[in-house]
Amino acid sequence: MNTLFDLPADGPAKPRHSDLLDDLNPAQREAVTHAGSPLLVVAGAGSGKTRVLTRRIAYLLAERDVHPGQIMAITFTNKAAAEMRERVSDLVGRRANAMWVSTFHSMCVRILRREAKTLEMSSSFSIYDSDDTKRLITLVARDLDIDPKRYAARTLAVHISNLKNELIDPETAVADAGNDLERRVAEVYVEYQRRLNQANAFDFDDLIMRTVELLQTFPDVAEYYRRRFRHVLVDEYQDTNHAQYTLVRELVGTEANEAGIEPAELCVVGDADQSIYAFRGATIRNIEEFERDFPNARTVLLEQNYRSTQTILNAANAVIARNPNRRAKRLWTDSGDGEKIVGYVADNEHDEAAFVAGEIDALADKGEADYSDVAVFYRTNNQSRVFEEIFIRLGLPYKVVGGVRFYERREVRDMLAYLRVLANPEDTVSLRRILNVPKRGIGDRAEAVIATYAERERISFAQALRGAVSGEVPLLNPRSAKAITGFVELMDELGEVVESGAEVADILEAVLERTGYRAELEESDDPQDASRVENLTELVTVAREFTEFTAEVAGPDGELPEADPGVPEPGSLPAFLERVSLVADADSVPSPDGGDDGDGHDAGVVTLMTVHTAKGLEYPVVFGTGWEDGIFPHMRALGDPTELAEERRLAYVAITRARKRLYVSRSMVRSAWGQPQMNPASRFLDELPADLVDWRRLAPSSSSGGFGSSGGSPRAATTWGSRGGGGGASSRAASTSPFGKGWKDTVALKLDVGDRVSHDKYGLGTVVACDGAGPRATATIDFGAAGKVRLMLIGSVPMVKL
Ligand SMILES: Nc1ncnc2c1ncn2[C@@H]1O[C@H](COP(=O)(O)OP(=O)(O)OP(=O)(O)O)[C@@H](O)[C@H]1O
Ligand SMILES: [Mg+2]
Repeated sequence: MNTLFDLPADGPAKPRHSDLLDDLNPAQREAVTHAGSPLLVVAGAGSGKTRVLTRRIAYLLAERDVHPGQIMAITFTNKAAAEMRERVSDLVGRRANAMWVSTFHSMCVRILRREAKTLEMSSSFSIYDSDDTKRLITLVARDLDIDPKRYAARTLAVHISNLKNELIDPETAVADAGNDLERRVAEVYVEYQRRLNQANAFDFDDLIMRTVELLQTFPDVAEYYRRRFRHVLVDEYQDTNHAQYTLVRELVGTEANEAGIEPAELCVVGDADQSIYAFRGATIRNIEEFERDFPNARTVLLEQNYRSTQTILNAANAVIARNPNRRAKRLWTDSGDGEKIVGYVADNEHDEAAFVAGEIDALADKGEADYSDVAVFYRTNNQSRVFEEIFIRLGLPYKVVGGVRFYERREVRDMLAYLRVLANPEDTVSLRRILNVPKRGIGDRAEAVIATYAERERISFAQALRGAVSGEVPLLNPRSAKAITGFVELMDELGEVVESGAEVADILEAVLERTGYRAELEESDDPQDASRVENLTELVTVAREFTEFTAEVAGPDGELPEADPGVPEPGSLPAFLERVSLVADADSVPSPDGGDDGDGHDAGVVTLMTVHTAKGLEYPVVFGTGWEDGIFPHMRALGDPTELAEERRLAYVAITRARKRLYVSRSMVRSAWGQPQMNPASRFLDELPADLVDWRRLAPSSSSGGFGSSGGSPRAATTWGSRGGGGGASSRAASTSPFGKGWKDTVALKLDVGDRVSHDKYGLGTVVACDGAGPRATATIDFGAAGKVRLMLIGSVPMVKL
């Protein structure tokens, strides 16, 4: 019956559609206009899946008279959600605000805030991230006398997370536990979940699992959402896990329910070859069995790629073709072969970074690319540092996405913990975090006494603290009791600031001031504390902008277009906390057009990030670095075919981000844990067809014959090994420069007495003497505890001037 709804594949049904459908190919057009039954769009990278999704929303609004409030679109990052909303606003103006475009997690938070009471939670609940989760699990495991050496908190956390992704509740986990580990995990899970409830908190996995529980247990709640959302669209469907799949199914429904509400229209897009989140339980089963899961489903395949050159696509096709059990598909483009892929074998990671920097510089000089056109990818976050060092030295503007994120810094987390306790006093993890920060005389023993008392009386930690104030807690010494009284009074005072309706930034200022947190940092001599103060200033700025931004969205009348009980009051403390809890790495990706994305800092910068974060993005120039067995593919995957297949998909994602130019590089020697380590070439390099790659350099610097040679295999260089991690700065200086003009000058570090530096091995230091000039320049540096060291300053010095 759904064929009745199908529009002709080669053209719009009504002439006025034309501007929305004009720049789509017939298959894309079919996906945009398809109506009635569930729709799956499966296609390789860059074939316009995301474009189809966005366009479909526009089409629903413009041509099918769907109200924005009936649409729920799910993307993988908040950034993608914002972009989608923006594109839709361009089409329908402020009405777009009534549409739900968000990540799975944000969507669930919204539903849970609205329905918290049904689950016997308060709508001011906290959201625990992985760090909070680990803290709470550590506490639970300690209380259950679990040996942390046998069962590390991290391991327990991973297992519990897996159970939640499979929608297994604590009771079922206990019943199903078959071995010692499973029994331990289940035992911790039960108690952990009890304490989460008590703390009025959800962890990340709960956001999904508990929403599913809500929809499955309370038919009237499910019906409300089913009535409301008549269109559900999901991007990157290959990365949904079982819990997310079930959530989608519950929202949409598979048949008319008792009240006669038909299933909502579902449209999902994905690419099984880009499934890279198996470690979070993602399963391509959800794509493979879509047609079974959703009766009458329609599948549309897209094959034409609009992103990359044929060379890049051939490389991607060749690599992914090695994966077993996949549905073969070939991407093609009519945009021509383009440039060859450039390969480079570096001496060490510093040399590799210098090569990348040199190429970027050259491309910019020649006007072939702006900095913002360029992305540098690596497998794990810790690989970013060498790039940062050289980019700083060369003055190349860049931005690292992810890594130790702003919101993971200690001082930022401390402040957020204060805010969280103010919003939700039952948030025990946050409360215990700030109990004695800054130090106020509430020691570990006092904390333990309070915890035991809370446990015994079955009251929350916050209530137990109040008990201490009124002298009800036995075994607490008077000094501690007094300190606790001071703390409770302080929090009450801050609570009044919140009650008075102060802006988040002002609440934050009050916390910084009245706790003495800022004063303590300002009085410290430690330079790290100075940067902490800066981060806190930044946090206040973030809060200020948050309020301003909310005011802007709300418009001059101060009201959001559609008041929704699921959304915390705009600009409020809970809204702010929700925003920062759900930021993902990819949210800080600089805007691709190189323009000002709002905060004014991101214009024209090179983007550095892991391949995982790059999913869904595209750049004219891409550097894939660290292609070494043990790095990429990751060490963990070397002996495991399933993991290796996942790494290969990751390589496919990396390659297919490139629009015009792709570079791949590896390093002969790389330091790991302070030790030089030789890594063989990545097997993925061998899988690139030889005729597609121009090997700019295959051999180490000791034999300059390797330069400029093309063809051949990257493995040719692995026979070299005599230098075994030695080398060092001076021998590098003698080599032929592969970087062209000015390379030596730029890589050499110019230092003066008094300069502060950071060295890979010795850490922070101060220059106490400089000698020699040119290639013989040296500096003597005082590294404090590591002593004074005299270092050569030419070549790739593993050190950066601060
Ligand atoms: N019909 C088309 N005509 C011109 N350009 C197109 C067309 N379809 C898509 N594009 C462009 O091709 C690029 C890739 O599209 P898009 O990001 O939607 O692909 P995707 O399938 O979602 O990729 P990925 O798998 O990486 O998420 C974008 O720049 C998009 O604007
Ligand atoms: Mg996409």
